[in-house]
Amino acid sequence: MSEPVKINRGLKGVYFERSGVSDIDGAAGTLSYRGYSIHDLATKSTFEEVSYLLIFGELPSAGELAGFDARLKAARTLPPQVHDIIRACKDGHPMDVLRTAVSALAALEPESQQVGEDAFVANGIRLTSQVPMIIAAHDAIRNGRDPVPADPDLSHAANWLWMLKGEKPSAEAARLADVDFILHAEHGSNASSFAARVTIGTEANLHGAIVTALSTLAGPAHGGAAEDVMKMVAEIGEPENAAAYVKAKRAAKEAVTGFGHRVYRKEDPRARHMREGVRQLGEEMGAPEWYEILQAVVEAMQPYARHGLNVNVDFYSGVIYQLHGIPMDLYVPIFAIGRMPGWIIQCIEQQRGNILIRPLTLYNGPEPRAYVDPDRR
Ligand SMILES: CC(=O)SCCNC(=O)CCNC(=O)[C@H](O)C(C)(C)COP(=O)(O)OP(=O)(O)OC[C@H]1O[C@@H](n2cnc3c(N)ncnc32)[C@H](O)[C@@H]1OP(=O)(O)O
Ligand SMILES: O=C([O-])CC(=O)C(=O)O
Repeated sequence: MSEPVKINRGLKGVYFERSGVSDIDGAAGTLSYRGYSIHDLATKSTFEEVSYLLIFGELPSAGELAGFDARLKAARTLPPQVHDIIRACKDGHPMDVLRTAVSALAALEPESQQVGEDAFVANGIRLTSQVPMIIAAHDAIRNGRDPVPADPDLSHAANWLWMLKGEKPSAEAARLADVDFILHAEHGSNASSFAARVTIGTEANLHGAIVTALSTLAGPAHGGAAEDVMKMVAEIGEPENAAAYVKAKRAAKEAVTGFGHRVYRKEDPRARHMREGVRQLGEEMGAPEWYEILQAVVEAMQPYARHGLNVNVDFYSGVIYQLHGIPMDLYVPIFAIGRMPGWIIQCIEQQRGNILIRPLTLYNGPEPRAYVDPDRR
């Protein structure tokens, strides 16, 4: 008798490639990008610097950073047809509109068809700047306003808030958005980055892979969690209701959103920065109740923490966006803004010594049988 085939459903625990980008230790609850702790990067760096680090492998010198920043700023343009496309589907979910607009860019900008490392870097830098422009332009258009033009004097994070709101953000708001982007920038072989790699494995172009990644990020088990956490907080309403909410969810064997992770068995190391952001912002804005509800949910989930069920990065991020007055359906697109450098470098890594990604499914359907003509079925 032949050995039974071992099936790794969901590819749990399977290594399919090597990567020099981020190191996640799920047991210890640590994360680093290119060897630098996420805690140092979140407190000392900027999204531009982290993007450079991820894409080129080293922290930039002052001149390298200035050059990279200039490339990002020069790329803050959209072909006018993209606004027409956004207008045509303005009532859709922003994630669907974003994905459609990125797909349109592949058709509108001929250079997006090029493959190879230099092309991926150039196209990736362009898309990194265009993705926030698309999201902000859609939000303006659906609210009957004209899109706000990008401001070349602002950082990536500050320019995003400027385009979204049409007013210059405070230094604190811009920094919080910057930290959010840093924390979301890269996370190994998560579902959306893996999906992007599968696309590149067929020798497709970067824009195609980013469309794949956006589709995959949108689901509630991945990037959609922040939106669901906000809905959960609204449903709970008061901290004293949290325990009953958790009890009911557990009894129904339903996931408590914002908890759990495929890799982490300790708390997701990114969560602490977001937690601190919610606490501070809530106090500053005279709205501490959001933080209190979240902490009441954490308290109610304590019995499960010892089984490795802890908060993930998106448990706190939704409330930060809510406190900033950002509509709930923009939470996943905001994740996409941050994840751009991660997707780009994963695609670059994949196309170095590329290999088609094509695992097997073990057939468990009917035995061979004869075709039956339609009139005899
Ligand atoms: C940025 C990100 O993508 S982070 C993830 C964002 N997603 C969420 O917050 C949604 C809620 N969480 C989940 O659905 C899951 O935790 C996932 C999809 C993220 C990971 O799922 P898996 O890898 O299958 O989790 P894992 O194998 O560790 O599950 C272990 C057990 O914990 C349970 N579990 C996992 N997450 C949760 C949760 N949030 N609430 C309750 N139970 C959970 C599983 O049902 C499983 O129970 P079982 O052994 O009785 O079947
Ligand atoms: O790694 C994962 O599975 C999901 C995640 O946390 C991320 O993409 O940031």
